[in-house]
Amino acid sequence: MITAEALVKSYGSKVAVDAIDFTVEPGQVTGFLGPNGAGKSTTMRMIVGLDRPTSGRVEVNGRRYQEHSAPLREVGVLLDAKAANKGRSAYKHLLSIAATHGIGAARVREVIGLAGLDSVAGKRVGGFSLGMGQRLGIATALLGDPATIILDEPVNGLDPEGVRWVRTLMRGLAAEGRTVLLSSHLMSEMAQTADRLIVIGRGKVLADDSIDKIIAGATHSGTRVRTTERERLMAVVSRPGVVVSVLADGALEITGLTAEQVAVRASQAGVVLHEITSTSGSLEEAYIALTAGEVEYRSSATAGTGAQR
Ligand SMILES: Nc1ncnc2c1ncn2[C@@H]1O[C@H](COP(=O)(O)OP(=O)(O)OP(=O)(O)O)[C@@H](O)[C@H]1O
Repeated sequence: MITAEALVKSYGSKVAVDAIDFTVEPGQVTGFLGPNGAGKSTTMRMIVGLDRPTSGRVEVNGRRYQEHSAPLREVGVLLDAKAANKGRSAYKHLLSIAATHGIGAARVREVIGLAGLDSVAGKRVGGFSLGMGQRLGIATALLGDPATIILDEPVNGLDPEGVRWVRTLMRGLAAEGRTVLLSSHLMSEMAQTADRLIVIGRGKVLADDSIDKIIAGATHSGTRVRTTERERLMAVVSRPGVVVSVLADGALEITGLTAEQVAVRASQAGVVLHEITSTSGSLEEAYIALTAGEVEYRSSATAGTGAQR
């Protein structure tokens, strides 16, 4: 479990992470989303002790990262897939990290297999493609068989098979009861992989909930119905707060009632329905709605950074 309390990180006058609180629970995949510059990497770096909070706390399983006696066994992290020593083979790279943490060669071979790197384990890391580098970074994160896994943009550069591999792996790790925190800008992928989301913008938490609730809260949802008895159905569902609109194809869209409520009322009134579907927005729509205020911030922040340097 990861817990952050009033976590702040400032760089001079720039507040990158602005007093955030969150909990990342075990047994599920939590997605960490936000526009460029929102503070995701800074937060992840603080979780694993690479950045020191300006104030507040962040703990993994009840302790700060630095306080764990075997941190690699506690937390596996992929923050920068290019960090590996380019002159070494993938096997030697993993072996050297394993050796300094009391992890045996058997586990190195195991994570190489797990990451699908068997055929290139003896090759120099410098010659690796972006996708192979990502796989090596994920293998490194898994080396200590950690209870908590933190991956920053793990599918970056992976082909569709690789993306599916990461998804299956993450879901499997969560199903084993591990804590999985994952950042990605790919909304469709996040929707398929994560159970919960923490969305941040300008260093603040904008949403922290299950994907379904985030979509329901930030997008338009309703019930699409087709019937030959439109007027009767409209009368049956009519009540304050219920809005019925006629769609271009002649179907009705009803908001303010669930699909079940519409179906029950139609059935009680003997109105035959030819189609009834719950409609909701996509995660991408929800994300864009939640972070709409950040677009302006993004461009002005970029300009600001340039002026400072
Ligand atoms: N070492 C640093 N010195 C100064 N400012 C920094 C430093 N690291 C990050 N920042 C600033 O803090 C803010 C948050 O950056 P961070 O990299 O955490 O965002 P992010 O959400 O990970 O973005 P991205 O999606 O682009 O990776 C940005 O405005 C960034 O410019």
